[in-house]
Amino acid sequence: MLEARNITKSWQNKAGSPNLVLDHCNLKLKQGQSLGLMGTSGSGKSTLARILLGLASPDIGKIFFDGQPLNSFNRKNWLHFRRRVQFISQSPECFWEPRFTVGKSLEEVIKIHSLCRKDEWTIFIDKYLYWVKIRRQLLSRYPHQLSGGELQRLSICRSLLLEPQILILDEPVSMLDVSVQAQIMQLLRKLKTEKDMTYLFISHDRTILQWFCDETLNLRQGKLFVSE
Ligand SMILES: Nc1ncnc2c1ncn2[C@@H]1O[C@H](COP(=O)(O)OP(=O)(O)OP(=O)(O)O)[C@@H](O)[C@H]1O
Repeated sequence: MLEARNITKSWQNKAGSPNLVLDHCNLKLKQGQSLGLMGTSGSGKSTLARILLGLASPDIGKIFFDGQPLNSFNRKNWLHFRRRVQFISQSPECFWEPRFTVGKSLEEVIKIHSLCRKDEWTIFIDKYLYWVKIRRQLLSRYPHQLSGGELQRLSICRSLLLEPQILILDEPVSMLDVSVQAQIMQLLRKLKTEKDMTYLFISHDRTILQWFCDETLNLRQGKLFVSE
């Protein structure tokens, strides 16, 4: 499905010299798998996620989606990829338009991707609200009027509208309190079993990764190792 081959990436540090973050990294995300990615702060986890999502370019190496390299994608391929591979971050508030109610933002996604007819919007959204256990009344609120847990559920809901195959989750529960963390983790687990979702789950929390993932990779000094 999604594969990173030989990915090498340096960022420039403040002095202008290269800081090697990823050093010939390989990973393969298979259908239905939950792959964990751990590493200390600054080890390059988010950089790898951004490269997998096509949001940053590697210096060396390629990302393949269903066998096709991202750097050969045309507009249609990108549109398909953006629907199939969704990203959930640790700061959901950054991914919502602050001037729109969350309901309007969800409708925008439906409009942009022509997911259903206008007279079907309500029923379409309700189907996914049910999955994430959010009441319709909350849709009239603005992002800042929702709790972190509610907004993260709505971020998952917004991704689900597109029926993705892969969710790349970058520390999705690290900003939430423990009881809300547990609810979101249960929701993600339910999606895995009932929708056969594939995950790349980035976290520094070994316990969460052991509970959630089939396999975990550890990023250390730019290299990926299979974690015990
Ligand atoms: N756009 C950028 N420009 C320059 N340096 C960057 C850029 N993005 C990341 N870096 C640097 O690359 C290194 C890896 O950062 P990255 O955010 O990928 O690590 P991380 O493992 O996700 O960290 P954390 O767990 O703290 O989120 C850090 O030293 C960071 O400062």
